[in-house]
Amino acid sequence: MSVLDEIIDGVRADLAERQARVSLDELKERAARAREAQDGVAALSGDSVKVICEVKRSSPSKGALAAIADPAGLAADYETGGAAAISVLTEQRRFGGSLADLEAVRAKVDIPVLRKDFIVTAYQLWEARAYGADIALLIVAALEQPALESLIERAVSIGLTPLVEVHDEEEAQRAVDAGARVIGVNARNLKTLEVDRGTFARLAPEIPDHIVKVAESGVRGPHDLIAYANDGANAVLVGESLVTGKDPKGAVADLVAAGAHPALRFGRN
Ligand SMILES: O=C(O)c1ccccc1NCC(=O)[C@H](O)[C@H](O)COP(=O)(O)O
Repeated sequence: MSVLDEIIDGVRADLAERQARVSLDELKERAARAREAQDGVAALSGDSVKVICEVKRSSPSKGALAAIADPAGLAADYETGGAAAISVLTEQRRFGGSLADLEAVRAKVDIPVLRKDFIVTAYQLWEARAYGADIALLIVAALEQPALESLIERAVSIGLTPLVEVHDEEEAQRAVDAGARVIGVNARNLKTLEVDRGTFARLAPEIPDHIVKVAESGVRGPHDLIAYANDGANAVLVGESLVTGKDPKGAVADLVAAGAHPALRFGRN
């Protein structure tokens, strides 16, 4: 069984427990009281390269990364450093996250918040909105095409911006065909868990210009952001290097500064 299949088995088991406790109607009522969703497309576009900063305690590839006792405090540091959005991993078993993390981060920051999880049902989208997310991750590899299309449509209809994640050319085409307006190219191979930063450069030309392109995984510092930017990234998603570093706020500020004029750093202008 692949790592992705294993993760999704656990996600489905945890989801069944939550569905037994909280009805869809209750979630919808909670979503109606949530802060109005912000536009993820607008937040991740523009002249500079936007930085999405992740609250990430652990991962299947690296195990424990950081204890993160105060996810909202970390998110506030990211925001002060200039982050364009916060990514909150809500998967429990392999990433140590929760909806409580999402709720706490939402209450603390003003910038858009991404629910990063393995979403396979509309119920999880309602959860995302109910707990204050503005953006929700949809992983093409985890979804058949009709499910992908229907979840994109549902996400948009309830105010969420779907960030549609791809790993290869076929998935990129599926995301485009499904109408994604924001596509994330994840450099982490879901079978081997290895990071190949060249994946973004390979797939970016397959994605039309009107779609916002996010380079996910493997950003160790400004140099990697600039390389992704020169390959066409509008935004980068950064987790591990921020949560394992000593100064997350400063590290975000360095990334944001590099993203302000990425081409100049390479002397291309
Ligand atoms: O991080 C993992 O090991 C992982 C394994 C399987 C599926 C997803 C995984 N990570 C989720 C992510 O996409 C990253 O947390 C995100 O792109 C940030 O990456 P990084 O900066 O390399 O932590």
